[in-house]
Amino acid sequence: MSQAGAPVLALTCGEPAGIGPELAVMLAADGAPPARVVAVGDPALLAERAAMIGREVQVQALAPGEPPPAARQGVLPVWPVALRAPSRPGELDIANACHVLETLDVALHACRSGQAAGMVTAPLHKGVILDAGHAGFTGHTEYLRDACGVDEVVMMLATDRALHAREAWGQGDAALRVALATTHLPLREVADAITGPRLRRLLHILHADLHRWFGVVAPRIAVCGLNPHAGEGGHLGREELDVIIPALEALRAEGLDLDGPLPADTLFTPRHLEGVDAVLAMYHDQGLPVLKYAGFGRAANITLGLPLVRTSVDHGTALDLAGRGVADPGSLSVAVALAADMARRGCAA
Ligand SMILES: NC(=O)C1=CN([C@@H]2O[C@H](COP(=O)(O)OP(=O)(O)OC[C@H]3O[C@@H](n4cnc5c(N)ncnc54)[C@H](O)[C@@H]3O)[C@@H](O)[C@H]2O)C=CC1
Ligand SMILES: NCC(=O)COP(=O)(O)O
Repeated sequence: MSQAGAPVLALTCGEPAGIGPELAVMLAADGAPPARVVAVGDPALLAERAAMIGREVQVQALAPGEPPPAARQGVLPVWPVALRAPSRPGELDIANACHVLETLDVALHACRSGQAAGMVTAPLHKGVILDAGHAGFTGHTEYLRDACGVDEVVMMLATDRALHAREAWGQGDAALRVALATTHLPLREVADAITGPRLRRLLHILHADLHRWFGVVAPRIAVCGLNPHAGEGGHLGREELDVIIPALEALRAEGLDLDGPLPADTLFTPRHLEGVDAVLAMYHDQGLPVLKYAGFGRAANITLGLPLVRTSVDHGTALDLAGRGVADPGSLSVAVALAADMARRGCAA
């Protein structure tokens, strides 16, 4: 596809004290991305971080909604959103929480109005947004769900081997897609959040979007149990018997191809993953450590169930690395490439 026809992607720069702004700079400095990427953030901050990490980038402030030019190495177009307070790497400031949320709103508006074909998000810091008074904020995923007025979305992370692949699992090392039944809530609350209706909604979305975005014609999904040994027949917890198995049986009756609930410790082994297109893990740290072991820095996060394209990185704000130019931009490149691919598929649909 010529650059003139390449999709426009809005890249929100995330927490200004984190690595997001410098990753945006690296993306522009290190080569022309496979899309016309427009950063959404503060142009002065981006220019400052470029100088700080020693990257030659021309930060080009556009008018709100102005179409970006063809992607060019060394040029970073920006839809400006001013910082509320100066930002130093590694130092969170609640004054900038509104700035971060405004970048999301600008990107959302761009997607809805057709100015952008999708959005890619650099990491934000949930804690500082909560500390600033945005009660109930749990991340981009739920913020975008609510802003788009949909009832349910699914957070799925995938290694790069699994992102564009149409073939079944087992074709290559570390090709893994992991979706989460629950996202950001205390472990103590996880079991209560896993209900039959919720599992059915999530698995419908996962099934539909594996087809829609990844071209998987008849998705096979493996589902983790919640408890050790998937509950050991009720001796180690009853959620499998009372909630998960009935939900899976109802979905199988509708024709969904589901394995499980399987003990999570052995589900993530090559024999059990053979032919599986995605795994549904019951909670954040059941699924994501495996995914990150398989492909940290080469994976992306995708919000399924939204009426727009949204991808993100597989990591957080890395305040410890910010401003030093040492953060790995690999996941951002994967997230941009995936969003461009999804945008093209969406246009073709
Ligand atoms: N998409 C998003 O907006 C995400 C945001 N977060 C947020 O980030 C904040 C910090 O979370 P943590 O759990 O500390 O995770 P983190 O990913 O920021 O850091 C964990 C470790 O990974 C390293 N790391 C992270 N990104 C890296 C990169 N690109 N290259 C090299 N090393 C990298 C860090 O230096 C640190 O040692 C939290 O507020 C969390 O909610 C976390 C994950 C995703
Ligand atoms: N651990 C993944 C993560 O925190 C991503 O959250 P979100 O901001 O993309 O919802």
